[in-house]
Order: sequence, then structure tokens, then C-alpha cells
Amino acid sequence: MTETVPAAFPDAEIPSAEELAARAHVVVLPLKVRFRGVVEREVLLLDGPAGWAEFAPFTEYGDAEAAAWLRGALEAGWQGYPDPVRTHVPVNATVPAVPASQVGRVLAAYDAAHTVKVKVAEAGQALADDVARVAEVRRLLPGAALRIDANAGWTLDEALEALEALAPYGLQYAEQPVAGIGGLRRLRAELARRGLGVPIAADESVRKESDPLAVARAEAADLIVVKAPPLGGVRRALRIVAEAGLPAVVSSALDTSVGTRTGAALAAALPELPYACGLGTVSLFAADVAAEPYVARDGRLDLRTVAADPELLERHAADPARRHWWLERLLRCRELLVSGT
Ligand SMILES: O=C(O)CCC(=O)C1=CC=C[C@@H](O)[C@@H]1C(=O)O
Ligand SMILES: [Mg+2]
Repeated sequence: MTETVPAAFPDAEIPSAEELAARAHVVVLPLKVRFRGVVEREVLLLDGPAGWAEFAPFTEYGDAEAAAWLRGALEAGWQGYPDPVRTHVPVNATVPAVPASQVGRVLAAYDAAHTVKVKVAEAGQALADDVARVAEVRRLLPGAALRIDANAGWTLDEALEALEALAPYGLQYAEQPVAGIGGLRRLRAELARRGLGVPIAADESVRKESDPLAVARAEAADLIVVKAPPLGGVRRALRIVAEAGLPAVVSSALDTSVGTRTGAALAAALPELPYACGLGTVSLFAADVAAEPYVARDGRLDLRTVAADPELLERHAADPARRHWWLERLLRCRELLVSGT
């Protein structure tokens, strides 16, 4: 534990169920392109006393996993963020697993793309699709830093074959090429044996493990990806980075402007920020909740207050059945936090 990391949102201050329900807004936002298999994103926003907060665990997540996201939202809405050490943060463009022919259109949604993350290993696609997509990004942006994210979609052999094929395009790192801490460890060892110098980043092996530090302890990654919502908020994520002792990349969870501001708070408070952050997903949305969407200018996000706009909340409000589903989930997750399970 480092003394420089402030304490996380305390259990004793969890708001009442009535207060949470009264402050909740549920919206459905269309995406410009399919991402993680979805074409619209459901999000619950909380109008907290310290600011707007986003509670949007993906709908397939169970309550135990989603409860950490609520802790993060309560921090944002009721406690506020720790002091920043910088006024702006660099941001990467994110290219979903689109056909190579659509890469230009995706990149055009970003004001600038000094760093690009390309999704690979999508179910139903072949390595040739990934190579074509990465090659197209490289063709369009010869000077950009380029990283890939496989979301654990490859086996060890597939990862080795893919990284051999993709390394010539110049990879800053490969994010979660295979599943599991053991898998990442074996891959790193084999890459070293082959002299293939692609650094390995752990994402799912940080945010979905019961112990987010296990990957660092096992020396299974060169860097870790940290996202405030699944790690239980900005302060908890800061602590994990401090304890992991590995370089960290801040990323997000297909967030609206409100959630992106939380990611920016994490990036702004980290003592070191060696990599551009995955905080550009607002550009993947066809609609947002902020009147002035929180998007990067010239590849960087300036820290500023981000608030949801009442008119946009109204326009994109979820239907009563989905609102009910989200409120029930919110309150079940609150119960989990209160009971400490
Ligand atoms: O890191 C980025 O560039 C954007 C965020 C991003 O890629 C993700 C957001 C949400 C869910 C995940 O599938 C995905 C990721 O795996 O990092
Ligand atoms: Mg990832």
C-alpha cells in the first residue's frame, strides 16, 4: 500500500436505494459500428452530488462483477476524483473489427490519431481479416503508434502465428492475445524464444481475475490495462497500478462522455502515463449524453467538467422495461456492496 494513493469509496457512505433510484437515468445509445457484438449501448447514469457518474456493466455480466462497477460509479458521483497531476491526457483511436474497407471511415471520426488500437481475433473472422485491417491502418497512418487487442480470442499457436504476421506492421503491444495468466506467461516465453519482441498487455487478466495483481506477480505481462469501472473506481485502480509495479495503460468500457471523464480522472492522477489511453470510444457512438461530447482534440482530452444533458437523456431514454431491468440491477449491486459480498 502506498501512502500517495487516497482511500477508495467507503462502504459506510453507500447511498440509500431510494436516493440511487431517484438519481438514475437509463439511456440507449446507438453505435456507428458494431463493437463487442453490439450496435447499441445501454447505460445507467447517476446524477450524484459530486458529479455525473456512469454505471454500465455490460448486460451479460453477473451482479458480483457489476457491483465493482457500481463502487466506481459511487466514487465518481458521491466522492469525486483524486487530484490530477496533469491537465490533459493522450488518447488512442479505437478501430473495431471492421472490414479493411471501413477503416478509413472509422478513423475519420477521430480528430487525430497518433495512436491506434485495432481489434483483432473477432469470432467468425480469419487472420487474413486482421492482417488486412492492421495493414490498412498502417497504410493510412504510417507514423502512428499501433496496438492490437485480441480479447483473449487466440489459442497459443494462433497468437504466435498472428503476431508473426502482424509484427512487421510495428506493434506497440498486443493486448490480451490469449486467455488466462498461464496462457500469457507461456506466450511471452515463446515470443522471447523466437526473438519476437512484441510486448504483451494484460486486460481481462487484470479486470476479470479475483486478484487483479496476480498477472503482475506471475510476470505474465509487460504492461497492464486498467479500467476504472471494473476495478471499483479511480482510487482502487490507482492502488492496483502502484502495487503492480508495471507500466499501465488506462482504458475504458465503451463509455459515454460521462464514463470517459472517469477514465480521464484515472489517467490524470497516475504518477506516470507512458501510453495513450483507450478513452476515445465516444467517437464510436452515433449519439451521446453530453451536449458537448467529451472527445479528444488533436489526440488529447483536456480535463473538464462533463455533465449529462437533460434533453439528451430524454431523447435517448430507455423504454420502461429496460429502465426497470437496470434499476433492479442497480439495487441488487448496491445490496452486494452493503453486505460486503
Ligand atoms: O481501449 C480502447 O481503445 C477502447 C476500449 C476497448 O477497447 C474496450 C472497451 C470495452 C470492452 C472491451 O471489449 C474493450 C477492451 O477489451 O479493451
Ligand atoms: Mg482489451
